[in-house]
Amino acid sequence: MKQNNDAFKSGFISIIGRPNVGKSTFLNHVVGQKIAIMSDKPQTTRNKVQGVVTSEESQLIFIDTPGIHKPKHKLGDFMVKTARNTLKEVDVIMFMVNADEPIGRGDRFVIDMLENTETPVFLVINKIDLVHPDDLFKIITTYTSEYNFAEIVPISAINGNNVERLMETLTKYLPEGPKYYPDDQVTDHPERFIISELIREKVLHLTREEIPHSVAVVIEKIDREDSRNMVNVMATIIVDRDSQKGIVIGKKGALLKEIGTKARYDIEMLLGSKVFLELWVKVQKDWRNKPGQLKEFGFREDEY
Ligand SMILES: Nc1nc2c(ncn2[C@@H]2O[C@H](COP(=O)(O)OP(=O)(O)OP(=O)(O)O)[C@@H](O)[C@H]2O)c(=O)[nH]1
Repeated sequence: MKQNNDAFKSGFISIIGRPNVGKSTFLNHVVGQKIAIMSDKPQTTRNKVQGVVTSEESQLIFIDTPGIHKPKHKLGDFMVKTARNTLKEVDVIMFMVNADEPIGRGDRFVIDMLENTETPVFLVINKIDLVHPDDLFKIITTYTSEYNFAEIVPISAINGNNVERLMETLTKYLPEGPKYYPDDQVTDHPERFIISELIREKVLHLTREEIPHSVAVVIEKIDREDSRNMVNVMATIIVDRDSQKGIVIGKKGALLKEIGTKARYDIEMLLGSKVFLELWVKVQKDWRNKPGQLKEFGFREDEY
């Protein structure tokens, strides 16, 4: 009987790794559009963001799990539970590490989590542009002595080096399956969530160390005016303390204005229309430890 070698392959790939290893950079590279938040501050990715890469032969659906770390408060517990549940449901796990940093407690925490999974785990060593090729062997030996990885792939997500090979290898591990998403769809997240992440990213970039990653952005409304190809967005930036409110607003509102201008530009690119963005800043003390508020800010409990 004739074998069908051309069968369409599809499946789910979970990206895990400690904060800042480059998960969002990788996703944005393969998806070719800015969908996951990128920042040089750790733990900026808090919800699952799926990137979908479709070709003639395959569809790879990436799940960007929150930066894994030891839980310190309720939000942390949620994040770890999400990651753990995700691991059981996917076809491949991509454990991403930073070539430029020694293996640390964060990596061992992830390795412990992988201990009882039957899903194949790829060791993806990112940021190889930052190390000498001779050091790569040492890095590989260190990690492989801790876990039996299905594949080891060094990449540089920032310039795309070896990413193509990684995609090919991932595809080999996927089962035959349907096209879950239409060709042109790169993410199944509602625009609302992406817009809030774009605004949050600007707050984090422009405030540097003063504002912790606990800042949240709630989209109050999105109104389309089709006749003018215009979208009105109203959003509130939620901070923990009064002092942070002052920082985000800045002198005579200068910083908030800059956050708004930069976020508006990105939202316009995303939606393909003119955007009027109205931003508010609100203090809500200790919101991270209140489950009701976590839900309000978009952390759905059924996902955890
Ligand atoms: N030199 C170099 N830098 C990289 C590479 N990939 C990512 N980075 C940088 O590493 C930093 C963190 O990247 P992100 O993509 O935000 O990391 P992340 O893992 O998604 O972070 P969390 O959202 O905190 O989990 C950013 O400053 C990136 O520009 C790479 O291949 N080479």
